[in-house]
Amino acid sequence: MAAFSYICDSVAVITMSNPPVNALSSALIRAVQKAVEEAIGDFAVEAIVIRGDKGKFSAGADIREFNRLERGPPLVSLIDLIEDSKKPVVAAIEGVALGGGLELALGCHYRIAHAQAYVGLPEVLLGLVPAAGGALRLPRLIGISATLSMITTGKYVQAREALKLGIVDKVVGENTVDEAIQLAKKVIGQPLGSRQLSTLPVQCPPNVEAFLDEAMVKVKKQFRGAQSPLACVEVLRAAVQLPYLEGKKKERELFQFLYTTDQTRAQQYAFFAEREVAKWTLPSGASWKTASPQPIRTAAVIGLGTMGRGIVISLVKAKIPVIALEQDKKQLDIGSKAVMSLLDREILKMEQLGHTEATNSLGLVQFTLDYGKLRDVDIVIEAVFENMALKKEIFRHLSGICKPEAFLCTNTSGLDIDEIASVTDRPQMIVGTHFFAPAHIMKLLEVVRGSCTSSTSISTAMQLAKNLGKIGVLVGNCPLFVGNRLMLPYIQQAIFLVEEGNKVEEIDRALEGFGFAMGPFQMMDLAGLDTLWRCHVEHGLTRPEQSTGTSNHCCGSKRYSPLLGILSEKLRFGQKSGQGWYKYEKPGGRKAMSDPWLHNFLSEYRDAHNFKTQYITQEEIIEWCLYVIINEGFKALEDGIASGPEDIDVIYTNGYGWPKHTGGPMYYASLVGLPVVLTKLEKYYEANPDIPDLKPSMFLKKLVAYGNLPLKEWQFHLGSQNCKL
Ligand SMILES: CC/C=C\CC(=O)SCCNC(=O)CCNC(=O)[C@H](O)C(C)(C)COP(=O)(O)OP(=O)(O)OC[C@H]1O[C@@H](n2cnc3c(N)ncnc32)[C@H](O)[C@@H]1OP(=O)(O)O
Repeated sequence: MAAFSYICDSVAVITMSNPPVNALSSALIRAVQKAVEEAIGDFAVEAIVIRGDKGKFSAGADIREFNRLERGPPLVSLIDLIEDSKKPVVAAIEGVALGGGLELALGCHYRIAHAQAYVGLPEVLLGLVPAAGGALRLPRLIGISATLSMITTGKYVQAREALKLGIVDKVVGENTVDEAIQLAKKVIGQPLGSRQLSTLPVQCPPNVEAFLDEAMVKVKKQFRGAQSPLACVEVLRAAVQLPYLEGKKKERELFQFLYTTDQTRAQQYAFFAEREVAKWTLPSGASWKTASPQPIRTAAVIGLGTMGRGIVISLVKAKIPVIALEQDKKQLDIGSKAVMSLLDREILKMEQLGHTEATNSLGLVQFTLDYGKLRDVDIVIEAVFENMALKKEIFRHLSGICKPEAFLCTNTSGLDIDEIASVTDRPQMIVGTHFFAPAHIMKLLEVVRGSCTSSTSISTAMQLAKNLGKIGVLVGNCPLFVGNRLMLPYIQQAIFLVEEGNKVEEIDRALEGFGFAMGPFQMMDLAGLDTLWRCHVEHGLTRPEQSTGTSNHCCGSKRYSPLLGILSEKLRFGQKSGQGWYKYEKPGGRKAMSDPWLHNFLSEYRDAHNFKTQYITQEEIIEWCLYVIINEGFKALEDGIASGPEDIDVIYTNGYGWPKHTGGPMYYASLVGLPVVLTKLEKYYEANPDIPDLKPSMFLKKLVAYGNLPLKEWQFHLGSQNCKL
């Protein structure tokens, strides 16, 4: 780890080096500070360039140091030293300048970026605010509005957009450091006043206070329950209202407050969990190191429904040519039109970000009815609707057509991979690739391993996830896999609560208050009640003959609700039909409105079936609905279907809208305390022995018997004997 320098024509070049991303650890900050002081004091030096080693400027503060007690020299004083330098300092930004990395670059007098580089202040994604002057200098450079959008979302901005916004002075296609040296030489001796951002006035829109008030309301709604986006608005208010030095104090105060919260710890956990799950290992020891992913140069997608369309766009965005296949001309026409319109929108977005080559994507997709065209593709992703017989017919067919090296993937949301593999000539090359809708936007990909799936197939699917910009999480093959397996008890529990007299709107409000983007009933309306019902039928989770609602609400000894089926039969499919658990302004409408018809219907339904009314509080709604997810999570760990709690958390925070500021269901359980979760489940199960989802998992009981163990230690007690990956 070093910040070393060389002098090139009176310009000192300081290189920050801390592999792999030049995170600003205490040691690196100290080293850069020393190098800058030396350069400032050296008569032979007239200007300074700061760059990062190995093509990356810096990914910001070293997050691994956040939880350590010893704290190094503050980044703030290094940045102030740079800004106060009488010799011009130029940042040569390659790769990334994020968080403290961008703040350091903002302390420099000039910034040059490579075209492929991106910059951002993602502290909010770690539950923090920028606290090394970033939230004070950036609005002085690009204005309050653009800064607000960057710091409340933590979004990364590509170099060309950064140039448009005014964050960087120049974008170059190559030789970034040489260009920075040339610029540094050119500006030697020029006044630096206008380049010292902390001395400039903040660029405000008219009526800035009202603008910030409105921003606060919007942010509260958008990031339900998360503290750091609100603190970002507060820090901007300080930038507007206070002189720079006082603003700095406020920035520090807000940072220090957030630094001690559970939310920041949860978000840091989520950050590392996402990286951990990407390093998959099989019980055999196979991993990236031993199983090389095979190149995917061409792909095919079968089925152009909602999922298929999104998968095609994902592949095209990753520059992989795709053949999209449908079963008949009518479906092909509908599907191809939908894909092209989605693609047009994506291209427009990319062009706005300066990607002039984006239109070339149009040539990457080809539509066909002819299976013969799939002969030479490297991978096929089947995305037809959830029906085992249909999927088996397709895979049997593919087996006879595709080249022997082709991987055959199914986008099932929970059907048996082994059964699908059994009809093919290559069970070792069959993988479950469970995308989440909309597939070109959602980050999660569940990669499902069947009992015959080879490590090379896993490695290839996990690499594909990376290439598509997604997080691949490896899971075992069981009904509904991990994500939907945990979702099912959640949905059922929410419906049971409605049967007991609680309002759909109240349940949604409670879970949105917890931080979900939408509650379970709005989520069901979005997914389609008919789709969910079909999925229940396909997985043998229903008693269709009793879906008219005349049953006694039991399936064997288990409680069972026919409501999903009844509403589907009444053509209340959700958003798409304009009515479901809510009503909408029109079919396809998105604004959910309370529906008096539903309230009357439910009241008659409760009377007809003698449901006892049991109103519960918002806190209890959260417990009833979330503890069944957590309990099922422990059961999935016990069954060896998920490798560890991190995998479940990454699936939930990236695929199911679980709020990242609580870390995910398993992390949240550890935060609440396992003994508390167990006691509540025992109490609820005792009162409802016909709901087996409430019966505490053996693994949860085992962990509680050892005391309130931190999540990192759970794995040790799980052992590896059960692992089904
Ligand atoms: C006063 C406080 C001042 C400032 C506050 C801050 O700066 S907070 C930090 C803000 N920065 C970030 O949030 C950046 C987070 N990192 C990323 O977005 C990505 O890692 C990045 C840099 C875009 C690289 O992505 P890539 O997909 O190429 O690699 P990967 O994410 O797998 O990361 C590689 C390894 O680097 C580790 N790492 C990344 N960033 C940091 C960091 N800031 N501190 C410490 N370590 C970091 C990451 O964990 C990976 O490690 P590995 O052991 O290989 O899993």
